Amino acid sequence: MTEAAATESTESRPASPGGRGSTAQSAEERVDRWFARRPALALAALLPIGAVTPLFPVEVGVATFALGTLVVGMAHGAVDHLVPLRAAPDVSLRRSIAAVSVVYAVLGGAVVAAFFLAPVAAFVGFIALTWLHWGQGDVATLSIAGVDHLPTSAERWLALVVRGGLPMGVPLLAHPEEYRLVAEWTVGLFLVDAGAAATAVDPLFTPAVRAAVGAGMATATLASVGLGYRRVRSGGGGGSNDGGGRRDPAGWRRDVGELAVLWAWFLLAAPVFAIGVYFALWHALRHVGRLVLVDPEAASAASAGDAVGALARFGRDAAPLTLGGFLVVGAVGASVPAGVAAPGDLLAVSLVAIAALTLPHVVVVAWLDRRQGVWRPGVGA
Ligand SMILES: CC1=C(/C=C/C(C)=C/C=C/C(C)=C/C=O)C(C)(C)CCC1
Ligand SMILES: [Fe+2]
Repeated sequence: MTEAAATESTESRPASPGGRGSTAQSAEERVDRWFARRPALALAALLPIGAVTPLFPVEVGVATFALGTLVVGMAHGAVDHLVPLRAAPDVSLRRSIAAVSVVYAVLGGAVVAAFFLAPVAAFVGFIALTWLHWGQGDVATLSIAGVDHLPTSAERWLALVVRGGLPMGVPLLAHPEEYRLVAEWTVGLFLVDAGAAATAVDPLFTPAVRAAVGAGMATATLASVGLGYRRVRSGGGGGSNDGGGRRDPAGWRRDVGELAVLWAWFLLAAPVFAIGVYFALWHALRHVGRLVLVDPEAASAASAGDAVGALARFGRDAAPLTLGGFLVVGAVGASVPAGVAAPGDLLAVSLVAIAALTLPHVVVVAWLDRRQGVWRPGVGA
């Protein structure tokens, strides 16, 4: 990150505990390297393995997804109850926990009810929600890294559509059979009539839907990359936040590199495996990095170069509710009408539990985004 980018990223950060000087900038740089850049390189290195996964049985993907969720996936949302406390100066621990608990109980309960009442619609809603949330996460990472090529909220929304569509849309284009299998498993938990799930999900997998998703994703990616290029090439002009000063192309290059890795990953790898690895190594880790930065103790460990210390602090905060998350998986498993008999059912149950936890998680993350000015670039919270 350049000095200009670092300054901008500091501007877009919240009025955080204790204020932030040059040490905090270096915490941001380190966190970005540990939790976003290196994992992205690791994913690129895993591409040859990803490319052969369509030859493996789907159970390999299911085990990978389970492992990723166990190791870091579940934990990334397990400090949501502390987010208001840490990102807003006027919120007490009690209020923080109370507000987040209510949001989780109401919205999580509503999601489970939706799966019972209308499983296909709930499944489609979950895909859309994940599209939004994973796109939201990546835009926040780019924003905190201070990239220069997304100076307006419209450009950030386009980046969200692209980033979220890579894990949710591209596998539908490239590997519809496995995508469909997971849809059938998930919907099938709530329809005891054998065969009903297969028929119910049919409309999602028509050639027209797949072609529309593929064409939409290709167009959105080219538009986002092209607009970003224009921004950095013109070095300002029309931007909302820097009065036409020079823009650093490094953030755009990084964005393009990440997009290339993600396109390749989701085109090549089998969907369950691909999404399992992505959830842990990409989305969850990036969010953990963001949480490290809003926790003064973890952030100071990070700025001292102590990755283990920062992670240990996060792990301590996340441990109790990570366990809570797995209890939700158990509760969903115990309550679905079709019962849990095969590895596929276990994945499906985990997805329904994750769906219930994701809707409230998105609300907490959206609140954090607002505090950090992710969607109002240049305004600075
Ligand atoms: C595994 C898998 C799928 C869905 C995964 C989803 C929707 C995961 C969501 C995880 C979230 C939201 C985590 C929290 O941040 C598809 C696309 C149905 C088909 C291919 C395999
Ligand atoms: Fe998340």
